Amino acid sequence: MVRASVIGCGNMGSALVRGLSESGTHAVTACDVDPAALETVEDCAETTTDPSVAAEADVVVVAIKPGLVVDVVDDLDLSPDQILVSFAAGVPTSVLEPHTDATLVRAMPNLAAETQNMAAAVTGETIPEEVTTLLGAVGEFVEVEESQMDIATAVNGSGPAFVFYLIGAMRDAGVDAGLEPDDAEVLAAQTFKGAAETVLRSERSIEELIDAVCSPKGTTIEGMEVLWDSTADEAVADAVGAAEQRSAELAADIDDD
Ligand SMILES: NC(=O)C1=CN([C@@H]2O[C@H](COP(=O)(O)OP(=O)(O)OC[C@H]3O[C@@H](n4cnc5c(N)ncnc54)[C@H](OP(=O)(O)O)[C@@H]3O)[C@@H](O)[C@H]2O)C=CC1
Ligand SMILES: O=C(O)[C@@H]1CCC=N1
Repeated sequence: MVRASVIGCGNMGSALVRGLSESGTHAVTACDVDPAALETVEDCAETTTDPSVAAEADVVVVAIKPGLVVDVVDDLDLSPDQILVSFAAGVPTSVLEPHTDATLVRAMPNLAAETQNMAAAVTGETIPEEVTTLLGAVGEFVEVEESQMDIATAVNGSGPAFVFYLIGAMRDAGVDAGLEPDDAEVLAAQTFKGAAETVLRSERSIEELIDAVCSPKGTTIEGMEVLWDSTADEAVADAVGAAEQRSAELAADIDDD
């Protein structure tokens, strides 16, 4: 079994640890400076506050804040036969490379690793099988150019927050019109889940799928006319663009340090 360690068990790292634990594909060591963070994953991993223990794994994932990652990678002192995966938003491979002897891979995961529904973007000259196996164990991944990492970060890294917002808006509309809040949340969230699954499985385009829901003279077309006449698509594009720009700024900040 591949030995993986996850350094930083906050929101993202703990989601990965839980997802890997469900998959049963890896022996996972979880490392964090915060004992409370480790407590949240103690049921699904060997836990440690000692980075030198975590550094013994075949694949070491760093899931700590972008501003801390260079120092932490320096201290890990990994060897060439190890693989280092950085989840840090806006930290280019070229910044981390001089600080490690390990094979370095930059990836942008998301919180759905916890339920093994993660969408991840990964970049690197060659992506070792150990990394594709790890990412594949908790969801789907696509390989992108490093120059595409800022936009990928916005779409799939930040994306869950944008989707949570949209689910909330759909729930609130249901509640305002008389549904119980819990019922409205289930109906809205399950509808997003089902629609996403349909897009992933169907060979039809998104436009064809919209058409399939719109019965002639029915209900959906009335709602779609409102969306098509609105600037909802622009608001989504603006949100994605703002996140993309911030990812690029993070890189510039790190370069300045
Ligand atoms: N949250 C998300 O949805 C996503 C996050 N990411 C990336 O993942 C990384 C982590 O983000 P997130 O999980 O949200 O951040 P969190 O702050 O929730 O988690 C980071 C954890 O790392 C701990 N930590 C800090 N320094 C060290 C160290 N030297 N050794 C071990 N642990 C340490 C922190 O402890 P303490 O709080 O005490 O400092 C904290 O528990 C970031 O780089 C982010 O860009 C990527 C995709 C999605
Ligand atoms: O907000 C952030 O910076 C991190 C990276 C992507 C999701 N969360």
